Amino acid sequence: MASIAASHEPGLTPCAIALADALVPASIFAPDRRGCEDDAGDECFDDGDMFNGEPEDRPVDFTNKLALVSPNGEQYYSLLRQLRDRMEEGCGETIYVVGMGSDGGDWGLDEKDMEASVATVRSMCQQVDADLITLRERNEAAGLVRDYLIRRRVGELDFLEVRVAVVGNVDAGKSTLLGVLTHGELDNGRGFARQKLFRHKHEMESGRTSSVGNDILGFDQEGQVVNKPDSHGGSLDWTQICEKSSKVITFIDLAGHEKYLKTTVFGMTGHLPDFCMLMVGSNAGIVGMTKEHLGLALALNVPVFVVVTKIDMCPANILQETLKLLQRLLKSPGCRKIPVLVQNKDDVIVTASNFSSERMCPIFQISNVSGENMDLLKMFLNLLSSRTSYRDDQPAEFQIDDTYSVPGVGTVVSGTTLRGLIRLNDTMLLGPDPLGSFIPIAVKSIHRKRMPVKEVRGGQTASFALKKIKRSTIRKGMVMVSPRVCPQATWEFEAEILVLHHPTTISPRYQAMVHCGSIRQTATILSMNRDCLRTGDKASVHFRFIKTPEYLHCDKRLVFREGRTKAVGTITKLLQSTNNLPSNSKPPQIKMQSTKKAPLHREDGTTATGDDIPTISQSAGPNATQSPKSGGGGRRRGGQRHKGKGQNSSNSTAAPSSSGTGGS
Ligand SMILES: Nc1nc2c(ncn2[C@@H]2O[C@H](COP(=O)(O)OP(=O)(O)OP(=O)(O)O)[C@@H](O)[C@H]2O)c(=O)[nH]1
Repeated sequence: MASIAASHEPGLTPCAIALADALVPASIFAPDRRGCEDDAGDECFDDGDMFNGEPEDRPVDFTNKLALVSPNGEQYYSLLRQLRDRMEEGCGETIYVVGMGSDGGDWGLDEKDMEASVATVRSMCQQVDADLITLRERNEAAGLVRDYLIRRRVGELDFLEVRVAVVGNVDAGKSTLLGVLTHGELDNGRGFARQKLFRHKHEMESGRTSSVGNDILGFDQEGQVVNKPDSHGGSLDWTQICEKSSKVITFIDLAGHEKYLKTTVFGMTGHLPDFCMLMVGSNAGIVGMTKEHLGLALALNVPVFVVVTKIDMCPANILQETLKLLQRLLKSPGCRKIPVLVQNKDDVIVTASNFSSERMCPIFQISNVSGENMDLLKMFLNLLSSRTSYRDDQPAEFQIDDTYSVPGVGTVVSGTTLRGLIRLNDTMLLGPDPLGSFIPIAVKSIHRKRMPVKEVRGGQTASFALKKIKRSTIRKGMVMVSPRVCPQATWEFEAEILVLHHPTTISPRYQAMVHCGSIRQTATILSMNRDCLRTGDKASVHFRFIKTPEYLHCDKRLVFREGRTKAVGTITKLLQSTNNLPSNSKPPQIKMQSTKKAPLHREDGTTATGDDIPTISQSAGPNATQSPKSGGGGRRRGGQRHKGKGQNSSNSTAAPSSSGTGGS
């Protein structure tokens, strides 16, 4: 049978639950032999569609392992439709298993049937313009079973995009792992690999990440890494990586230190990660911000996988202790995850196929120094599918998470396309401004991962050069939407919130920072359906932004925090929309910043991460000068600037003492 592994819900199999008392082997997530439920199994035949106009009387049995051997016209059409649906669900790819039915029969096909089945799958791949990539072949009781990756073919300027937020306590090895993955060179245990990523002077000195960094890892059709660092400076040519890749993983490298928590929260909410990679140093264990970061991912419904590092230097008993504590944490009532140890390629395929279920939590044990299990992690990353599906016919929405001034280009905004399609020269509505208005704006160039493109779609990050607009009038949290949206800005909204932690009680007039998408603004609690709130309480709360109205949607997740106080929730109602600024509110102000400063200068005073930023050579013609690169030979990460003025109170910009030594 053509079983599509991704269709099985791992968290619900009784076998899985019984085994959840221990770190379970990934194999328990393989589809149940006895089960007959294939969620696509009841594909309809009731719409009267016929293949080649010939009526057919035998519907395809998706649970039968022989379904692909010699399907008739209508059966083929149904299989094709099922494949299309799966590809759409997986944003252009799916894992397809041949020879494994769930109809009670023994798994496996003889060679002849396997050949015939594969020919059918190959022909379907042609129909959907996809590649068929063999993942594994194994012998089961009745013969062969093969797992394939079916991935949509992409043009030279296109690639599938998956965003992975990298979190974990200081020194867990986040930057080191990203250095090893993206530059292909192992670490020396003393910070060698991470040097390739640090861009801020103070980061070089202290070894600590302070900003949201972006690093990319490209995979070709065969699942091989395409990153080829420059042999001199070690920098990576993003355009080259994207051109050679069928899939690009963007790592959102978030700070581990508590003082950068605000940046970490912004990275998790504003950069829309598909998945979260929680890093744990095996020797240090579950310490510091580990639980905080895990809680954040859970609150935002981002599926988490764990990477336990430094296994080369960790005594076996300490490693076991760390794994035990990790397992206990993941299974605790607050998490309700099923921890699964990934130990071989079979485990990778099974966990990757079932990962989007959110309940499973794969655990990798790796060494950045010896490279142990790095191949498993890479294979897993290549098999992850984006969770943001898009439809071109939806009106476009783009959320801004950064702004830049690029000499010779002008104002550039970067962020994520939430839905729809944005094309070069489209006119979008940019806003809301402090009065809640949106202004028409023309898109004069588009970059995806620093590569000029003609369009971007939902789920893709991009940057746009905008015509006739000053950077100082744009702030993070603003959006660009299609005029079809008729956007409205909102001062007040209602949300269902859960208080994760507060030392005392929260009552009306309490103020804290609301993070919602790339919006980051203080809001006041005007009222709620309880007198006060303590840790663990749930309530419906009426909020009001203190500075400017924002563009919000119902059902969006938010994080509400101030110091150690943290609440999470979902917006349920938009209450006061503009343009009716309440009479008692002061006219909101936006900080004006010089646009004549350094090149690639950001809204918050830092220099650009360079993700998606049009380079002058690409965008401004031959007379333009290249923006200076920050030290270390690359443009991936933003140069953190010490602020002259006490503006914006952003933790992310608080530069640590340059004498700090943490991290090595
Ligand atoms: N022996 C060994 N050392 C490692 C491994 N991974 C990282 N290290 C070392 O651990 C130290 C900390 O690694 P980082 O990558 O800076 O840790 P981080 O999690 O990025 O820290 P922040 O950026 O501050 O959040 C460095 O000296 C690395 O060389 C590993 O697998 N084995």
